[in-house]
Amino acid sequence: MSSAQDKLKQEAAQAALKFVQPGTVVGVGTGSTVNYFIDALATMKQDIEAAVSSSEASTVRLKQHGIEVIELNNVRDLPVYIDGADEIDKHFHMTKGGGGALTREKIIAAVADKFICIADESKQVGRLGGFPIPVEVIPMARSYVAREIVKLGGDPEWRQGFVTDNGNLILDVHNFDILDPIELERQLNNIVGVVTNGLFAARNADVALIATAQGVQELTL
Ligand SMILES: O=C[C@H](O)[C@H](O)[C@H](O)COP(=O)(O)O
Repeated sequence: MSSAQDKLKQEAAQAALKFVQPGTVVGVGTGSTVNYFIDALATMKQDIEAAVSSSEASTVRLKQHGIEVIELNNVRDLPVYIDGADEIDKHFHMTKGGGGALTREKIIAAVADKFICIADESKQVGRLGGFPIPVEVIPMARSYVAREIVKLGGDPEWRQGFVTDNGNLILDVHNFDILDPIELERQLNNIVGVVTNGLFAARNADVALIATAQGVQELTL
């Protein structure tokens, strides 16, 4: 354990196990907090049918634990999706995609009945936007999309040297004044060449498990 924050991430991840329904497929997110969840899920791998994964990195970790990973296209019922966040507000709107996995995460979140967000308390914010908003972009559209984002009031920065699992690029957008996350999510997705963006507002979380020094808070809207 490298830090107090890691300990909190691990506690939030452990608390998510109670939302895993035996005999079902589990949706698994991406990131350092989810890595702890995958490790915890391994303790009950005999009880679940399989997992669907939001990234190549999570798939590798799941398989290392002997957890079967199946294609989302073969899944009809997905009771829960468990994932971290870079920021979460009081409406459970989130910014995600610090690790670049936003698109696959958003697809699985759309399929799942319940989104369980696991995070340490540092991720709670009054208003989204302190963490830059990642935007996944088709490579040939990078400059055009960047110019359109400037018109919306953001400062895009190309995450150079990074390619998503889908073969695309990321623009991290700084300095958005986010009054209406659902509207900004929609506006960004309307730019031609954008695959999706890291605002998870139209589809927010259903439950937030926030780890604090005093224990894990289970919050619902
Ligand atoms: O692309 C990455 C994901 O959206 C992560 O869930 C997010 O960045 C939070 O990651 P971490 O748990 O490492 O802070």
